[in-house]
Amino acid sequence: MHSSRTNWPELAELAAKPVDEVLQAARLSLEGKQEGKQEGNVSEWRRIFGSTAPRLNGLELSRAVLIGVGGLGASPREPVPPVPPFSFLPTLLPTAPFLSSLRTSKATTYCPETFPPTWSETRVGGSAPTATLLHCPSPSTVQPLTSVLLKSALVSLRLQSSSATRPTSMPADRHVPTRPRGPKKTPTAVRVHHPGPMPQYIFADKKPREERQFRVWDRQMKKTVERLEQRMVAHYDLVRALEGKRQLKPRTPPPFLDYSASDTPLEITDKHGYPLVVVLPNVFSESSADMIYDTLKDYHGSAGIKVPNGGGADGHARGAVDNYVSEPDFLVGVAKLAKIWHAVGHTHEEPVAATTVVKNGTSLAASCQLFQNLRPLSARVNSALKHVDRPFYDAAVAARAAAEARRADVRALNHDDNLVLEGREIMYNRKSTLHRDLSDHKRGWAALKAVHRGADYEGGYLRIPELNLRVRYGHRDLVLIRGRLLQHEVEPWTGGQRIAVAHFTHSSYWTYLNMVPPSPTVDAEGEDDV
Ligand SMILES: O=C(O)CCC(=O)C(=O)O
Ligand SMILES: [Fe+2]
Repeated sequence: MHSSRTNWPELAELAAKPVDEVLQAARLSLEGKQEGKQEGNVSEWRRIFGSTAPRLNGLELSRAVLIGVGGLGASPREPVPPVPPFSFLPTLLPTAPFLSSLRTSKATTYCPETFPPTWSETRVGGSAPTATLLHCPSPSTVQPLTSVLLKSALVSLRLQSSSATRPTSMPADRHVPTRPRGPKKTPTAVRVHHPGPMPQYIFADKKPREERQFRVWDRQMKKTVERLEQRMVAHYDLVRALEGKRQLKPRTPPPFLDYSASDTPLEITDKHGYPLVVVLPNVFSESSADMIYDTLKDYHGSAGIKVPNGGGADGHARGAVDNYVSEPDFLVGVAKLAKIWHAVGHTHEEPVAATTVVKNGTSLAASCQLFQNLRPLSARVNSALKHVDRPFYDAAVAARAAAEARRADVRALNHDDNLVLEGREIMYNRKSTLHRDLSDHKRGWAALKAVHRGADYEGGYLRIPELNLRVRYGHRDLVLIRGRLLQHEVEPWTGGQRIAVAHFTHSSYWTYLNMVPPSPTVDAEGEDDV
């Protein structure tokens, strides 16, 4: 009966469905409601719940999962609503008595605005959770919410009948009549959906396909690198820079090199021909870059990425420019994902995985999944380093092996992470003002990738004032830069969110391993490599 107006599927039906289908049903239901009144939702919920709760009779619940879609009182101007998602439970209690056994104090997580969402999971019921509320704020198709707390729909109540092996922590409802006695039935297992913290990687368990794909990309990268056109910046001397000497003032003002509109792969060199910046345009397909964007976005919610308070200890490098473009719904924050990381000022201590990775179990799970999901990006970064600077690449591979030989945690974290460098940092809508990457090794490279979505996106070029240079740095591009030596900044952008990933290698990593990357100026005199 309850389904007559909303086309709401039967509870049992829902419980057996994969969550994506449940969501689809929810969306349809939501869209239906859009046309009508919004305030009707609470009574709608009551109605749905009132009619489904009796069906729980006879089931001893060991775990119930409530899935809620939609508003938690969020207005688009407050990207993270501070509203405990369980506030609506009292509304439901009269119709669903068993819910009263849930404690509703713990409501900690939140997921971003995507729809279908990355679920965040909030547990109630103390250490032995009796229920899980999966929630996400209103999808963009749903009108901005103002005050109605419970805006859309409870979409499913997923049940797991208790089994002998798993005692219930939920008291059985006294008012519930026992199951009618009849011929013995084999109990059917009801699947409970445990939301993964991150969606699975496309090539997971498809190693041969992945290898083939990566080989293709590597060949393409090699070709792109072979096509690099050199542009010399006659006043810049890498030898002096590596020696820590100041650059000499150019006699005449250097020309402005604006390659922001150029499709040509470029190698910007110093006066001797040593590469300083390498611009690799269009090395990602649109869809490949989209996937990177999506997984980074998912990660933000799954790992609970936040703006670091106070800019972090590494106040001179990436953490220093923590200034964000904050528009409604824009993600903000920085994720530090180094597997070997010395906090600034602690270079004599044993390094550990960076805070974002090991903050808690959830962030560890999300980070490991991200390492796997980013394999296509890391494969391109590896290829770019390999073909642009083979000695450095080889040293990075050797360093990775040395770090693994020394540390079991590095072996574990590297298991699904193919990046040859030890770290990356992800910046969500962060303005990058003029800086050098002060923790990075001066002989190394930073591999910069920015992704964004939407046709209106404009700007976000990379600017290197010392070279009077401006290059493209967009969705399909990859840029290598000697970020420790050259100051750089990202120009303002408009038209959507921008997520950047800086792949780096810190000097403390090499010190820890007793290794040094090869000098970029050792093979002087224009020796042709490969
Ligand atoms: O925001 C960006 O894309 C620049 C990143 C960068 O330069 C850095 O993280 O060091
Ligand atoms: Fe940088």
